[in-house]
This record gives sequence, C-alpha cells and structure tokens, in this order.
Amino acid sequence: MSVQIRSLTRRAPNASRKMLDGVSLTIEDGAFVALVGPSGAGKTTLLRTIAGLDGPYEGTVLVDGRVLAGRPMRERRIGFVFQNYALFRHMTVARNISFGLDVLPRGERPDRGAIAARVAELLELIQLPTLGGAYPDQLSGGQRQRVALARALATKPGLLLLDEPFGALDPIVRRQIRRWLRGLHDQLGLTTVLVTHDHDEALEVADRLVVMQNGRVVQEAAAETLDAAPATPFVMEFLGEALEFPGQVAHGRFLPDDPNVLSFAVGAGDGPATAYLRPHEARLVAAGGAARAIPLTGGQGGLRRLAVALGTREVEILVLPERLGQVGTEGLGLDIGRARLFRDGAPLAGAPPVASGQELPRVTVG
Ligand SMILES: Nc1ncnc2c1ncn2[C@@H]1O[C@H](COP(=O)(O)OP(=O)(O)OP(=O)(O)O)[C@@H](O)[C@H]1O
Repeated sequence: MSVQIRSLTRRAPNASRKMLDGVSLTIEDGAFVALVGPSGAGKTTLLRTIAGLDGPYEGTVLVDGRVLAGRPMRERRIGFVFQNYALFRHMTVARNISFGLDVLPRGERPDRGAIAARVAELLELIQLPTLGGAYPDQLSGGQRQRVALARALATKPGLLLLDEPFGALDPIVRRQIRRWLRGLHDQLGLTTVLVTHDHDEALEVADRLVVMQNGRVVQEAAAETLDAAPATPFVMEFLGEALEFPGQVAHGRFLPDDPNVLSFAVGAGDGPATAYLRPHEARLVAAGGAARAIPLTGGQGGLRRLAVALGTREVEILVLPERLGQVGTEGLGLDIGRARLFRDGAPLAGAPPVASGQELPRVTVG
C-alpha cells in the first residue's frame, strides 16, 4: 500500500503550536521507511495521522489513494505495533493473535477453523509454533514483541505502522528481531513505516529514512544520500558523530579558521562556511603543521581513536592503527577534504566533497 501526504499540518489540541508543519511525503508500495528525529519532532503524530487516528488536520493524507480518517478500523488494512506491546495478560498467545479477527462483525469474521489456521500460520511466521497456549507473562520480551507483530498481522494488513516497537528490548534481541522484521516485510510484501530513536536501527532495516525536526521533514532519502549530501548540519549530526570546522571560502578554497586544518578547493562563492565530516574521514598529514596526535584507548571497526591537538582546540578522529606510525605524532596537519560544507544552515552550492588528498601536494595518510 502506498501513502501520499501533501502539506500536512496538525495543531496541538487547544494550542496554536504545530505538531506537524507542512509535511509532504510519498511512501511507495512495498517500501520500508524509518521516521527518525529527536524527541518531540512529530514522528508519532505523523504515524497516527497516516493511520487516520486522532483529531483534525490540514492537508491531504491518502493511503492507496483513499482518506482513512473516519473509516472503520477493519477497513483500513493497517497493522499497528507500539512500544508497550500491551498484550492481553489474561489471554493466551493464540487468543492475543486472533483478537483482531475475533472482534470482526459476524458477517466478516472467518469461521473458527479458519481463525485457528491463521493463528497457527502466524505462530510459524514468528517462529513460536509451540507457544500458542502460553500466557504473555511466560514469554521473554522479544517473544512478546513478536506476538504483538503477529497480532498486528492477523488481519492481513498491507501497511504496518511501528512506533518504537523494540524500545524495551536488550540490544542483542533488538538486533535479531529487526533483521527478522525486515525479512518478514520482504516475505509478505508489506509497506512498513517504523518510528525509531535509534539511527543505527533505521540504517540497518529501512530503505529510506525520513528525518524530522520541529514537525517538519528535514530530508527524506536513502541512508547513503543522507550521509553524502545532508540537507542541513542537523541531519549530518543526527546520523552520527560529526566534527565541525568553521572557516571562510575565498578564491575557490575553503580556509578553516584553525591554522592546522588544511584548506581545500571548492566551487563556491566567497563568504563564511562551516565544514562537517565524520571522524573516520579526517586524515592526518605529515604537513609540518603544529597539530599533535594523542592516541586514546578505544576505537571502532579496526580504527584507533586519536585526540588531535589543533591550534585552537582538540578533536577526536579515527584512523587505521598502522597509519600513525607512518606520520608520527608531531608536526601534523588535518586534512578535512571530504567534508560537507554549509552556509547559513544550507549546503553550499557547488561544493561537492573533494576526494581526500586530491588537492593537496602532500602525502596524505591516516
Ligand atoms: N495530545 C497532545 N497535546 C499537545 N501536544 C501534543 C500532543 N501530542 C503530541 N504533542 C506535541 O506534539 C509534538 C510532536 O510530538 P510527537 O509525540 O509526535 O513527537 P515524537 O517525534 O514522536 O517524539 P518522541 O520521539 O519523544 O516520541 C511534541 O511537541 C509534543 O509535545
């Protein structure tokens, strides 16, 4: 099922404050989209509005070309899962799963045999085939979450809306269950919208990320695009650790304020600008500069974490361990040629990231 949202604005009840502010978004049939952003950004409100829940809004929200608000829930073909999966504790797992079918009006309700078959099928799907007779209290958190998903899937929805469904799970179970969910999405041909605080989770499971802030969509793109060409510094920082270097563009070069950070060529007009890059994208260069490297404990993905004392401050970067031996720890410069440049909070036109070292006459290592 597809979702089309145009100029959607929702105000808080009894307040003029906008919970959603001019949101436009298209979710293709079969997509797996993650809504990410800080607390209060409007993610839950957007999810609930897609489902046709809650109060009035301005703008257009269509699911498969139809307005859902006001239609009976059973006609909407939507499955919901929330963080507090709220299974009915006094009902067995099987009864929990069949609940959405049991409450259908008599004319639409499948017969007992068909419901039992559907429950058995779903128990297989969530890989808990023998637990139909168990009660929620007898299950682990991850098992309960899978039952909640089965319950949401019982009525064969085309659109699955998930609001922080894994928040209560420990990291290992959380990782397992999200992979499983992605498989399920593909297997069942669902359209899935997942609200998460965890950007790693969003990157791993979703095809596209929708970054929200203050009730607006700041950027909507595949993860690689968000990282390579973030629309704002906020997107850059939200998606991972970022280093920030203020400076100036003059005569086709970005000149960082810090004398130990190397300049690089850009195709942008003169004026102030700020460069952002990931710690692993910075390169230490034996440049005869005054920067010093101070190895720290820790690192990630085979990279070592280093503090680099620049002229004005210290930053932490990640480098291959063997590189440090090649440049030493003194007389260094920092090459930030892979940075994204912004001016007044917007990407600097004509400033594509320059491949590191390309513009530099020096040997680039690190
Ligand atoms: N019923 C309500 N009455 C008044 N304000 C509300 C209501 N529901 C949400 N809001 C406000 O709307 C804004 C968006 O809230 P929402 O819950 O959608 O954000 P969120 O991105 O899902 O946040 P979180 O990640 O913390 O769940 C917030 O400023 C919130 O305080």
